[in-house]
Amino acid sequence: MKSLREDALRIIEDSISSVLPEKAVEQELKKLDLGDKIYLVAIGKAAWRMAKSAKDCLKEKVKGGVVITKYGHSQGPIEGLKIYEAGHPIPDENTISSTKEAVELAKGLSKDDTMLFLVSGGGSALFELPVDGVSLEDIKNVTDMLLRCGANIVEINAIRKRMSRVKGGKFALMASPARVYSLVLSDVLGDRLDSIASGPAYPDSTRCEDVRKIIRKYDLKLPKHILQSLREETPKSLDNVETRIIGSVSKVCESAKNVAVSLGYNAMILTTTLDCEASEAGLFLASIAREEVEKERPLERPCAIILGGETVVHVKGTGKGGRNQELVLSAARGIRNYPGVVIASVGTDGTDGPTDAAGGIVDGKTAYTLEEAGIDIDDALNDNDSYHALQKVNGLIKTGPTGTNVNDLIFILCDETKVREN
Ligand SMILES: Nc1ncnc2c1ncn2[C@@H]1O[C@H](COP(=O)(O)OP(=O)(O)O)[C@@H](O)[C@H]1O
Ligand SMILES: O=C(O)[C@@H](CO)OP(=O)(O)O
Ligand SMILES: [Mg+2]
Repeated sequence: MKSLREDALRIIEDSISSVLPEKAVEQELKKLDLGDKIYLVAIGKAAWRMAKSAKDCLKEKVKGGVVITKYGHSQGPIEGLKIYEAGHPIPDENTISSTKEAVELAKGLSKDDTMLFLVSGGGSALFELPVDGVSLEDIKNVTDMLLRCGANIVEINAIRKRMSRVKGGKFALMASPARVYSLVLSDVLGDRLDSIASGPAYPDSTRCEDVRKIIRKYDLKLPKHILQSLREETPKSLDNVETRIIGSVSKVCESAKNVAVSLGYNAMILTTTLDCEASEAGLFLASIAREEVEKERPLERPCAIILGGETVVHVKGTGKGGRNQELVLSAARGIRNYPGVVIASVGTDGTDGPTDAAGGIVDGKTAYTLEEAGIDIDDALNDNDSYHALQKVNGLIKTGPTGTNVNDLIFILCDETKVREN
């Protein structure tokens, strides 16, 4: 064991490394016979790494392909593949132009061809061609509204699928009669295949009536022509697709547990489906940490309590931040003056909200130090300004784009410091 902070950063670094997609893609491809006329389409934040691994594995069997990832997420050319970067979480012109390339490729396939479709989270913004009557501007506006309203990703994508010509199974139909093998890195809790990147090659389980409920639940004010597009039902079965999940939040949590144990902590995974409001989750985690210090449960210290998930934020303020930063800032209130506690939360993709941080880390001193600096945590949370608050107390974690994407890793570390300081 080193300091709690050093150990926390080590756990984050090592467990994210364990979910980089290369090995998983290679292992899966070794099991499959995809023939020798393979066309590759890769979408999402992990698209580049997934495509590179597939190309290294399948070599000249890959006859062409398109890779679409977020700005800053590609790592150079891959022989025989076209590599594009585009806007995320809001799509842009490059989203549309590169998706058109993938659509052209899919439509040109015959029954002797195979499409290898590599899917990772972020695909909803990066892979998009709107249905007739809906413009890119419409998609941008609706996406922005959905991301701010506090809806979860299943709800958000139920709406996005219907405004799109490629989401909700429709891309797989374009590739028919070719076979489609889809390898999916999951960043949706419960691994819902129709929700990950809005399931371009998976039958949609959501229905138009679900969409109507979502609109009512979040009181979404949508223009008439958008409402019209949302009445169109999506494909409910596809007969040319096989799908495998090659990684998810469970793996990063298992890994974090193993690293913590190797560093000398007793460790447990509490949940892999944390999905409540970020600031509520922060308070809940702080109460667990206090129980550790005061009552030595649920584990004997030193201990690591690990959670995976994806919290949500109702963005009401004008500040800068992300769900992981908001979670830890909120937690800082509840572990004030508990010197033997650290709470950390990161997006495994390396980006938390529209910021350059992957997440945040706080300890028993954070609340006090912020007060000294004249920052009120409640005010910062109300303005969704977790980034600037954490910046003041060395509480931001920056990894840069990691090239993977399996939701968020959240954990508490407690050492054996017995008492609370006053
Ligand atoms: N100032 C803010 N504070 C907290 N969360 C924010 C803020 N601005 C945007 N967000 C949240 O960030 C989310 C997008 O962040 P991102 O980390 O890119 O998500 P994902 O990794 O799921 O793609 C939006 O859904 C929105 O709720
Ligand atoms: O693309 C998407 O629909 C989501 C879920 O897969 O990913 P992200 O939250 O990273 O945008
Ligand atoms: Mg997400």
